[in-house]
Amino acid sequence: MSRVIHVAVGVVRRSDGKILIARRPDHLHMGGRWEFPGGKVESGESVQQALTRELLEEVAIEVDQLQPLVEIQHEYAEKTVLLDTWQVTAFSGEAQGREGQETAWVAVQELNNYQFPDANQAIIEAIKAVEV
Ligand SMILES: Nc1nc2c([nH]c(=O)n2[C@H]2C[C@H](O)[C@@H](COP(=O)(O)OP(=O)(O)OP(=O)(O)O)O2)c(=O)[nH]1
Ligand SMILES: [Mg+2]
Repeated sequence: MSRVIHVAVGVVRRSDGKILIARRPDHLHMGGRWEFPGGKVESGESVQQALTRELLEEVAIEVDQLQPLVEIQHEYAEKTVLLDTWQVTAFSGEAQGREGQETAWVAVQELNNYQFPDANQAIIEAIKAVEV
């Protein structure tokens, strides 16, 4: 029916095991909920390029190394997204919400205390399943 929106999503893991999350601005789709930073893949871009660009733009993280984690396709009432999710295994920079978003570093076991978009439950399961 409708086209699928390809979204590059980053699971940034710090050396202490905590993961970076950010709160989506209120005016956006799923506004107010927490997310793993990322955004839409633009035409002509690879998903890795998109993720590298989005993490720098949104949270000032410079990606050095990526590896694929999971792909989740989810139909919201408004749109269908493909969350192409990657682990950021090496990075530099201090995370900050460059678009005014709140950010937090959260232990894997505590991710369930935050409200994410519905599609993210499958990402959280994949994070828990990964050997660190
Ligand atoms: N980045 C991100 N998007 C998510 C997550 N979970 C989830 O359902 N989404 C959805 C919400 C949006 O519909 C879509 C991502 O779009 P976005 O708003 O981040 O895209 P973008 O950064 O390119 O934003 P814009 O330039 O279009 O404003 O994917 C998540 O964990 N991270
Ligand atoms: Mg985004």
